[in-house]
Amino acid sequence: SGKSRPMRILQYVQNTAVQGDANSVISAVDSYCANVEWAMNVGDKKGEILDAVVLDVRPRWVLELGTYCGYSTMRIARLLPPGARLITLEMNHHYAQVAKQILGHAGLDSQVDLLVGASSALIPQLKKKFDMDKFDLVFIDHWKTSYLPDTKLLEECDLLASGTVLLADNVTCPGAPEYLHYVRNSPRYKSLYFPSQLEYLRVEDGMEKSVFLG
Ligand SMILES: Cn1cnc(CNC(=O)c2cc(-c3ccc(F)cc3)cc(O)c2O)c1
Ligand SMILES: [Mg+2]
Repeated sequence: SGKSRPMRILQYVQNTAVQGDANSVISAVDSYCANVEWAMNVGDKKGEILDAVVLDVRPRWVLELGTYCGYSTMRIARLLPPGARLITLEMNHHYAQVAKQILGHAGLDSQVDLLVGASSALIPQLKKKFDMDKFDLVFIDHWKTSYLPDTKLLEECDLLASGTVLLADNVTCPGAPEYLHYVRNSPRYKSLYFPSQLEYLRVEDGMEKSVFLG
C-alpha cells in the first residue's frame, strides 16, 4: 500500500518509530530501505561521515540541496547547536510533503526550513529571506548535474565564507565528474575524498569534503 516509495517509507516510520525520537526515525528509515525497498537516502554508512563533519564544523547556518524524504536533513538537524538553522531545498513537491511529515515525527521541524522549488531560483533569495550572510556547511545531494552550477551560484551570491565546508554525496556513484574536477583543481578549494559505499548496497561510493578558501 502507499502510492509512492516515499509514502511507504513515511507509513513505516509512523508505524514503527518513536514520536520525537530522531534516532529511532533514522533507524526506521534505514531498516526499511535495507530490508524492504532501496531508496536514495545517504544511508547509515555515509551518514556517519556526515555526522562527523557536522560535529566538527558546529555550523550556525547549514544549506542542504536535495531533501528527498528528509533522512539526511534529520541526521544534520539532530546534531546542530541550539539556535542553528538548517535550510533544505527540494524541487519535488511530493518529496517535500513526505519529508515535512518525517521531520515532524522526529520532532526536528523547528530547526529546519524546507523550501520547495529549483535550487537555482531559491539560492539567490536566501540571504534576504533568512536575514543571513554566509553558510558554514553545505550538504550537496540533489541532481548530480546540478552540483557544479549550484556551487558556482553559491560563490556568485557570496554565500560561502573562507572556511565554509561543502560535503557532496555520490561523487563516485552515480558520480559528479565535472563537480569533482572543479573542486579538486580550483585554487579556491581544499578537497578530500571520503571513500564509503552506496546506501544499503555493497557498491563503492564516497563523499567529497571541500573547504572554500575565500
Ligand atoms: C529523482 N531525484 C530527486 N533527487 C535526486 C537526487 N539524488 C540522486 O539522484 C541520487 C541517486 C542515487 C542512485 C540512483 C540509482 C543508482 F543505481 C545508484 C545511485 C543515489 C543517491 O544517493 C542520490 O542522491 C533524484
Ligand atoms: Mg545521495
